[in-house]
Amino acid sequence: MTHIALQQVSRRFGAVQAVDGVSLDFPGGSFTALLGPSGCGKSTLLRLIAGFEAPDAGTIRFGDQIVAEAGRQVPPEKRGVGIVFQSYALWPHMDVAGNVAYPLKTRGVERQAVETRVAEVLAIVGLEGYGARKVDELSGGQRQRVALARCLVADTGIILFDEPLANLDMHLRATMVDVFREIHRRTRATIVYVTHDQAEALALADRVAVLDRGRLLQVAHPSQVYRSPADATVAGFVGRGAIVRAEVVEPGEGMVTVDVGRVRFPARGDRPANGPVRVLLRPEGLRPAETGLPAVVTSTIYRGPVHEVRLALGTGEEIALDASHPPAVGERIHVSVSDAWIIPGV
Ligand SMILES: Nc1ncnc2c1ncn2[C@@H]1O[C@H](COP(=O)(O)OP(=O)(O)OP(=O)(O)O)[C@@H](O)[C@H]1O
Repeated sequence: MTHIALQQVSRRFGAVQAVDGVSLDFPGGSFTALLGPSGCGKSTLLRLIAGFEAPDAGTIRFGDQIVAEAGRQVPPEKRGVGIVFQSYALWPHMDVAGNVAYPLKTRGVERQAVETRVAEVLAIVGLEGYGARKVDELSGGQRQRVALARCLVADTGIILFDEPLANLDMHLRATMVDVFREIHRRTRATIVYVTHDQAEALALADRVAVLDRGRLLQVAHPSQVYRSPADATVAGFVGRGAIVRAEVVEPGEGMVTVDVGRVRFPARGDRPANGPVRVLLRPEGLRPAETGLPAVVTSTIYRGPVHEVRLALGTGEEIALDASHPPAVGERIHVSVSDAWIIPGV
């Protein structure tokens, strides 16, 4: 359980500011997903924590120890960090047990202890009895489990994952979610998990940190990032939903009343005064009703088990809701709003 603290960390590559003044705490034993579009700086941030990159500015601490600051770096092998990459980086000529045991053997751990520990971690990743198998006889999912086991065997207080499921198909990715949960439960390590897959981030982590162009936009519990995104970029990146213009007509703290085309509904958020805002409308907060926002059905898509119904408002803005029986394209309906979130800022 090692607390990681990043303070104003920056890293530039030529003209690209890959990480831009990021301050972020990873409490001991937390499971944080670093989420963001390709090129937002997720991997660079992970590599800075691992020690493969040095910050141009800022400080990285593990507990009380400074592991990186401008001009001073603790090398990766001295940081006590386990890492699993997208490419499994296994030794093809060794069997599974040999690969998993490798970090212990290099430390001179005695044979019986190695065998016991290898069997233990193979069980955690669901590969009991696979020790004598050759790595090149294994599927992609099994190879990634071997890489996880090799990382676990060293029993580090910090584990870093860089898109570990990116090479696996959708079905396998889903089954691996349980393996990661089990790893977290058993080790209580501080886990940092890089992904560009928002569903994976929401399912796995107890905190999600959203990055864009090297900057940290929000760090919060997955449900908070989903329900109350810090800005329009986070709202657009996490989950489905539309952002529409609205007018605050009854200010408040926590809950206010907004007006969209003379239809009023409550929205979550803080607004001390009347005025223009933008509200996030997620599909599950909308449904067809007798009264509400007038809208025209522009298209429907079957998403199993529901149909996504896309609608145009009078302003030309588009919203979407899910329905088990889709209305016809061109039909005029009303939409009631049971949940809306005011995007902070303007
Ligand atoms: N060694 C490097 N040399 C030059 N530019 C780099 C280097 N590493 C990263 N970059 C640049 O820094 C930016 C952030 O890269 P990074 O790999 O951290 O992003 P990412 O969010 O992990 O993206 P992806 O999901 O595509 O891996 C990108 O513009 C990338 O091209």
